[in-house]
Amino acid sequence: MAEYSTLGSVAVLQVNNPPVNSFSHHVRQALVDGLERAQRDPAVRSIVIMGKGRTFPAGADIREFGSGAAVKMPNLLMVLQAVDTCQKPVVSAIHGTALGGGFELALASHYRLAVPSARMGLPEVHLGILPGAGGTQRLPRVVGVKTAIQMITSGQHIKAQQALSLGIVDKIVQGDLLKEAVSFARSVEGRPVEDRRISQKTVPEADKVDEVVEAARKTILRKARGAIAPMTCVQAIQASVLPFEAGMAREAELMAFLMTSWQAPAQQYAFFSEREVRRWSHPRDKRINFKTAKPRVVKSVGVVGAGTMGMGITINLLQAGLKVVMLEVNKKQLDKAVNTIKKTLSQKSASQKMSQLTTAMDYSQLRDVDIVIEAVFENMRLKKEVFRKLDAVTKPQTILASNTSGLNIDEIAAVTKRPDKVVGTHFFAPANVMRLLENIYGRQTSPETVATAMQLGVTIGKVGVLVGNCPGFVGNRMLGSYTAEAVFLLEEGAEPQDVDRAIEEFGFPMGPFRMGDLSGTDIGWKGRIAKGLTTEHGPPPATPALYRRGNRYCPLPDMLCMKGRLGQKTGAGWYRYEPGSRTALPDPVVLQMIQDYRQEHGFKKRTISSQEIVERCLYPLINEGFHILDEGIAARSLDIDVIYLFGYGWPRHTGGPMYYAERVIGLEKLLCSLETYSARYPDHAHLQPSPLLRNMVAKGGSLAALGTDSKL
Ligand SMILES: CC(C)(COP(=O)(O)OP(=O)(O)OC[C@H]1O[C@@H](n2cnc3c(N)ncnc32)[C@H](O)[C@@H]1OP(=O)(O)O)[C@@H](O)C(=O)NCCC(=O)NCCSC(=O)C[C@@H](O)CCCCCCCCCCCCC(=O)O
Repeated sequence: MAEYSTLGSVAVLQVNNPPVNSFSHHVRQALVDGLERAQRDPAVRSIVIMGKGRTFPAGADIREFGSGAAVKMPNLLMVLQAVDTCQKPVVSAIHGTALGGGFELALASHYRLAVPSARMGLPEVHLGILPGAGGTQRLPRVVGVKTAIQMITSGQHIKAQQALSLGIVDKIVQGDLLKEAVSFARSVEGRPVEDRRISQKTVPEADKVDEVVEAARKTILRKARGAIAPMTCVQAIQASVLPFEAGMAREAELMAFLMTSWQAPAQQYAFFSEREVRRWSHPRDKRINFKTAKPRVVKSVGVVGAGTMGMGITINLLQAGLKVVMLEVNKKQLDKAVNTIKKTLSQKSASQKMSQLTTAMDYSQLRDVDIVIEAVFENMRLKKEVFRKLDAVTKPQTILASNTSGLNIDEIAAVTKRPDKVVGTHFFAPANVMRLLENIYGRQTSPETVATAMQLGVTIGKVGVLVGNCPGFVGNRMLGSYTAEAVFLLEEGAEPQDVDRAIEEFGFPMGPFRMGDLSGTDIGWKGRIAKGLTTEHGPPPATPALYRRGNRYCPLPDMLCMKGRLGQKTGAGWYRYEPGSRTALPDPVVLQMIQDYRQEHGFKKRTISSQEIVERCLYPLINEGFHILDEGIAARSLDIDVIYLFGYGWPRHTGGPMYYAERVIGLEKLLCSLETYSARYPDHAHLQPSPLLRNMVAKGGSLAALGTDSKL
């Protein structure tokens, strides 16, 4: 609702709809009623609109989209029209986050005040829509088309001070916002509102708009990678040079186009899923549930290993204000890490944050920390050795976490006397940047340990997803079939750049081969050597070249590594790189290697379409997701989607692999394609449709219904 009160001649409308004061139907109704009441009351000479509690309205109520409630009268456009055309001055007083429709309400008001900590912006593009309550028409009238395009297509929030410099807010007020707003409103009483109405202004430098749009188009299309909202936002902004009503009509037309696209619901699903993962649970053990399991307090963290991962994790922990003891047995590596950490932490707070960091070369210095995150090489023997030491030196309550990307948590836990306090915390590189934290419970991990790992994720600003223990967990296990199929495509005729192009056109920031070069082709190679699938000198003795343990195997990646082509770090991998450059250039050497390989093994080169590349790479990945759900390794399909959105660059506008499978491809079509491919390649095990997928197609039912806690 919006609470109505008067303070002398000022009517105050306070939106009260926790948690973020979004414009649910009852709020819109109350605002329209309040404005009418204030207009009618001769004693009222000005109006203040603000939010109660933590924020100014953060926009339309996204949960209403698609339910019919968003279009129920009065809709948001009508509320804002009532504000704009109100004959008494309307002042929006902003604190917290004025976002989307909330910011549009402020722009429809005659005056805007903000507290210094306020932030504002139009993040609709992240929901697959545009600011459809006049945002694309009013903002360019204030800041110009170029800045409006930048703000709207990025969805970024700006701070109050920046909003002041851009002429968006009229004043920044310190102290009590209500008091300040009322006093400001009084000061403008009786002044004509006509020249304060942004809708009546014209866009600055209107004659240059087409030029500005043209200049922005290429960058926006490249960054959008298949998402339709960003460029549609630009089209709406372009219409701001028209008279206001005509521009609004164009905005409405484009909003309807986006709202009815398949991408908007996918992005809104992604928005809610990102938040839903906080309501974690174990699919079978009822004790492991966010409602009942209580975290331990974590004030200090030990990090073992000062390599790339350990360093990134340490930066992340320090940025969140935690005390860190970083242990590294190699002094040179330790010093290097400390220097990098210092450089990475922002200048402003570096010295304060660095004072929270202690370095150590002796395990005994970890004795008092609340949790240790082990980040040594991905090698079971080494990890066991580290965990034995940690178990011996740390206090009994200390939680021991492994930043493994796929090793068996139970096997690691088994070398300790506290398996209930052992948990997996899989960070993604660069650990101080990537938001995903895949937390893994083992057979004996206690509810308290799980809750502590999940809470630590929140503290350090991660999107934490809880999963069960299996080789590769959720993310890397699914990725296995994707990368395997990508190299099988090379055998049949595709070149690395064909595969990468198709996957990047689908929306990934990088295809599998560019990705491999970036992270280092030797990472997978070392893993395969450790598993005995290959050796540093070629296949293990008496092993068929194209099979391992009965499964199809493509040795091309091993051959690449044997040539010393380890990716960007060696200037050559699947591609070649000019010195100092990260641009992947097709390399005749690699193409020849693939060609010779095809000849040697009797593969006949054929042309492979982008559609086949996308299906062959992504369908088995999704299929693995069904196996994972079936086994209860992920509790809900949304957990898998969030892992892929935040850890693997899966394009957000498609909602994530499982959402995409169900709502975009369709389960029946997915099954049919997998059946076709598995008939063609009977020895590619990952193409065999999962029993769960078959079952769902046969019996019906939705992925969301498989989960327990989903509200979506
Ligand atoms: C605000 C935040 C920055 C706060 O962050 P914080 O981390 O503090 O908190 P959380 O993110 O965890 O959020 C807490 C809680 O609140 C829920 N929530 C947040 N925002 C919304 C919201 N806008 N609506 C509903 N629920 C919201 C969140 O899910 C959490 O819930 P939980 O249960 O998990 O605790 C941050 O939350 C944030 O960034 N929020 C999103 C801000 C945003 O994107 N705003 C834009 C919204 S879209 C909009 O405003 C559109 C307008 O431009 C135009 C509308 C025009 C309408 C015109 C007429 C209708 C035509 C449409 C036709 C529709 C078709 C049809 O319906 O059939």
